[in-house]
Amino acid sequence: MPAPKNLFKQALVARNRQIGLWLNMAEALPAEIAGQTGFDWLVIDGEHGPNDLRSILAQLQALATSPSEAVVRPPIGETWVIKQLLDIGARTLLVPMVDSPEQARELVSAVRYPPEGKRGLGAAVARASAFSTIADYADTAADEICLLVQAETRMAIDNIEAIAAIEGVDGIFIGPADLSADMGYRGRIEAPEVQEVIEKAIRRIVAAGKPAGILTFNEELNRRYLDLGATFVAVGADVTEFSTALRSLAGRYGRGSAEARGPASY
Ligand SMILES: O=C(O)C(=O)C[C@H](O)[C@@H](O)CO
Repeated sequence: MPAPKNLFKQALVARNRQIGLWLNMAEALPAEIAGQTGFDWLVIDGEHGPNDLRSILAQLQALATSPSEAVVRPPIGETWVIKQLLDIGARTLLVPMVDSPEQARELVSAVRYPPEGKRGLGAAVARASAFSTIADYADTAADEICLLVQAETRMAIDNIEAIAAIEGVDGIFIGPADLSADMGYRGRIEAPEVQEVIEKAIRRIVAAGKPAGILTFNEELNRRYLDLGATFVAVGADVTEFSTALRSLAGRYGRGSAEARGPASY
């Protein structure tokens, strides 16, 4: 029995638009709720959410029957971190701060078993193989692993074509918050200078033959990016939606701060 098909990866290959949501509550119950709301992909955020291996495992288990693809973002693209995440059953990874083709090549190696790569072999005892129920997991896993890398510095933007050319990189995600900060526009992703770089980057990723992705909390920008050819676009986060909804409800009864603030752009 082979590793289960990654329908999200197939959708990216087909350039079918995928709408996503960030999960930063680091709890199984909100993840399970989000998994029943219709998003195509859900990011279990190990970079900016208070997650650890066990909380990520709990959310993967909570999403096991959801039609949404669970995407795990490690805090950093280190081989040992990736090995542990893949073994607990993550199969779509969004790796932050990938600036060079060399880094991308190392990440491809980290998600593949030898001789193609250097992922440590522990499939026999791993949730990823359903604890050996998937007998040929080691031989079939790589085809169903989806490696997405984040371009979120000026250096990464300069290297887009070189990163896209690395076989095994399945998509390039632009991180507007970090990119704008690196450009000197911290907290101002809507600045024309930032938007010009983002729009050109989306076009370049698409022209290089790879799916482009992004996350903003701005619906107008997200629709613009989809029109430019972005394929995997995340449109919000559980924590900001929850916070905004509670502030709005309190405000309707004269409690809390009067203005109904939306989430910050970073
Ligand atoms: O740089 C970005 O933007 C991202 O990578 C997404 C952020 O990390 C996310 O937490 C929303 O601010």
